[in-house]
Amino acid sequence: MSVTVRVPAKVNVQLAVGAARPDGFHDLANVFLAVSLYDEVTAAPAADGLRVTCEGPDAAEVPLDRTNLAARAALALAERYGRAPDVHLHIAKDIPVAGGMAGGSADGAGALLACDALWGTGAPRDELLAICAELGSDVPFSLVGGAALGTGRGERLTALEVGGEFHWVFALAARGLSTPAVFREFDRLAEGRAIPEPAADQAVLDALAKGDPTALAVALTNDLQPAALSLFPELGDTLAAGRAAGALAALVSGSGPTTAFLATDAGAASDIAGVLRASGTCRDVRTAVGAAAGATVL
Ligand SMILES: C[C@](O)(CO)[C@H](O)COP(=O)(O)OP(=O)(O)OC[C@H]1O[C@@H](n2ccc(N)nc2=O)[C@H](O)[C@@H]1O
Ligand SMILES: Nc1ncnc2c1ncn2[C@@H]1O[C@H](COP(=O)(O)OP(=O)(O)OP(=O)(O)O)[C@@H](O)[C@H]1O
Repeated sequence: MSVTVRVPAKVNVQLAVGAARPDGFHDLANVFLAVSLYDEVTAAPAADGLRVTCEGPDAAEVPLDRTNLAARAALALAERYGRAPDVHLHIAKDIPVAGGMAGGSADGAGALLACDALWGTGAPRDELLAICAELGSDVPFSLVGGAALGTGRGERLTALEVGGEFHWVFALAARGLSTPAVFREFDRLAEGRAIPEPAADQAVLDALAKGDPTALAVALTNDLQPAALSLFPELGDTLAAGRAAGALAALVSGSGPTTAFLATDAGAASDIAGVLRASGTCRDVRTAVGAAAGATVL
């Protein structure tokens, strides 16, 4: 018997970043939208301990030791329930690695749900969410999916209404960006400036609730974008290529380096994807729609 869980990637349609806190994290107003790019995590019984395997185009870049977020999730659950973490976790990875789309977080949330079902631990939802928050700031959202406002370091979630489908194109970059490095660059660029308290933008929430891509396009913001562009200036060419191809909006996804392009509809998304693919400014191009459901047992 094994359990497979499907978990979506995310794009941040608003990412407002406050000043660095004493613990090194930053308070955020983080508007997450789950999109239809998925990893699948399968948990199968194992005789003696924890094993992680991974398949997919970026599999070589995924650690298979206990630093893998899927492994950390299984260990955290096993420890809480006083059982041995005997499990084989297999990750079918489709979400870009180190891409700013919460791929590792998706695997953490997926492994947690898969192990809970495999072991019959029956952990309450609140406890699963608490374990997710310990694993990383983005992990609770990977569990719940849909759209949500994340406050604190992004882990405290309020579900948001989404009134229609949003069509996206994602351009994958030739190399990854480290999330801590991007936050550090944000701090460096902010030196000597007063940083306002991060707050959700009502225009973003209204556009999501209406399902209105044109309204969302003018409201989208990402405070980490200047930092990501500073560390990876070539992303400016990708953003320009997507805008020229007719995207309603172009922005860096989260901490990057994946760039995200909002399209009017599925046809426009497919056209923009074609132009980006031919532009030579990215490694690969994917289309997806949001909002997508959170971690789901298949
Ligand atoms: C950029 C985003 O992806 C936007 O959704 C997230 O804020 C990052 O979430 P994540 O990858 O789950 O991040 P974590 O694993 O919690 O933290 C990794 C590192 O990112 C930085 N970090 C993360 C979240 C946050 N609110 N402030 C931070 O400064 C810290 O340096 C931290 O050590
Ligand atoms: N299951 C996993 N999949 C991918 N990377 C993982 C995983 N577990 C740990 N990692 C490590 O985490 C690093 C960041 O990977 P990840 O794909 O989660 O980045 P990300 O999508 O930019 O994250 P986020 O958007 O949440 O900031 C990788 O370089 C890798 O070393």
